[in-house]
Amino acid sequence: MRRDGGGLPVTRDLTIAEVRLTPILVADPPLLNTQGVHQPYTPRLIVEIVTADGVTGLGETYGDTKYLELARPLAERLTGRSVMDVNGLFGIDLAVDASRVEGGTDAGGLRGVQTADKLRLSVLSAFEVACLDAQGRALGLPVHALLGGKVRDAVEYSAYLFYKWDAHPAGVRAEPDEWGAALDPAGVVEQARLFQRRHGFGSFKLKGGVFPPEQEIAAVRALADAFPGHPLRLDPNGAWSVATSLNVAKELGDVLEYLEDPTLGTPAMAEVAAGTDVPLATNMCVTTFGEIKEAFTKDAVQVVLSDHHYWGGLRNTQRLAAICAAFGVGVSMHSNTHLGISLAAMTQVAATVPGLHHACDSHYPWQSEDVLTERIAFRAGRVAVSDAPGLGVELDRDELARLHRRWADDDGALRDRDDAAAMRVADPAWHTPVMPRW
Ligand SMILES: O=C([O-])C(=O)C[C@H](O)[C@@H](O)C(=O)[O-]
Ligand SMILES: [Mg+2]
Repeated sequence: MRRDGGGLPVTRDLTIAEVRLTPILVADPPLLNTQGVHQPYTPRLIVEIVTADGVTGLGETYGDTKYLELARPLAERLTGRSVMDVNGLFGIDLAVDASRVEGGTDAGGLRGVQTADKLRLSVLSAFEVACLDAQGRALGLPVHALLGGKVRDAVEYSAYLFYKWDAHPAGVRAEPDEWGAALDPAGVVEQARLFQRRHGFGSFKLKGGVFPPEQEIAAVRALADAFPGHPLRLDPNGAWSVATSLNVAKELGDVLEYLEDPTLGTPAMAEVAAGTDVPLATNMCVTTFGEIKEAFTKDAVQVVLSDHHYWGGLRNTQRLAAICAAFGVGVSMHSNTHLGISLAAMTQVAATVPGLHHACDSHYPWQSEDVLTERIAFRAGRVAVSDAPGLGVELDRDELARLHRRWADDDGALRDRDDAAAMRVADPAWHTPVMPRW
């Protein structure tokens, strides 16, 4: 890249010359949720957008087949456009195969409604992030500067605790992990201590909906005893009835920062909200702009967990945060399995959101593999906001190639996330639970 006298990059041609899409499979530990268990490897898609001057911007999103099917034609249509034309990017007409959104909910029911537009936004978001990264690298500016500037120097994340097996079922090809099992209150507390020791996290979220509520109440109580005064959350992904949700809220009201998606759907969430002072958070009943009006007018949720992947990028995340602020609803961030490119993007946008009063979720500590030359570090549970150009991360091409080979070698069994299928390996009788489960 050319540089001016002061060492700043001089890039004049911001035309997109090439778009590279690399599907990969990354190791994932046996984390339990109400749908089943995580597969030993999970699909992600890495997007590289290269300008005529040779600047490369990075993005990352879901790698399942339905996302790849949309990403490929989109990539073909980008050559010749400018990386500056992000509004134009969102105007590109992408035909979504209707059969891909049948069945109603996303990721087996963990991420709310599934619509053609949400699918489209989930793909576009990775391209938006890659364009912003390329812009920043070309202009010598961090992404947060392109989004209006940071209002904080570090973003706080919470420890994302999971009930977990020691290892994936015997005979299943998998990478070992160093976390051990967590299947009871003592195991959950031990996992939380590891999170604190390794990354300094000060707030804790337990993924629930795995065991009957009494057991999960006991686990949260054990966390409250072990970490007095620390913010705690419990998220059963909608596995409880309204009555059960209200009971859990009563039992844990004195220690919970919020209860996340205790029950399914805005009307039921509104009923729970009306019966408790414990704030309710969601990444299931408000996951699209169209769902906001009903949820906010019914006062069904007090905190919306944004996720730039399916809300449609970093600028839509800012728009969501502004709407939440206008209605007096809190905002924070949801996460499922992601790598460092997405953590960098989450951190850059979170740095620009005023009124972010809850630590964000991130699965990143669970991922032993990444496609970056240097892993992003949590210090005191926080990620420092990079001021380097773009997202401030570099791609490790060897690692990208290795994880892509794993994807290419897979017979298709792991290319689409299916937690229920992964559970059936251990328990052939397992079926996706009917909700409410309790
Ligand atoms: O509600 C949530 O926070 C999630 O759905 C996050 C993840 O999808 C998590 O539950 C998982 O991956 O098992
Ligand atoms: Mg959740």
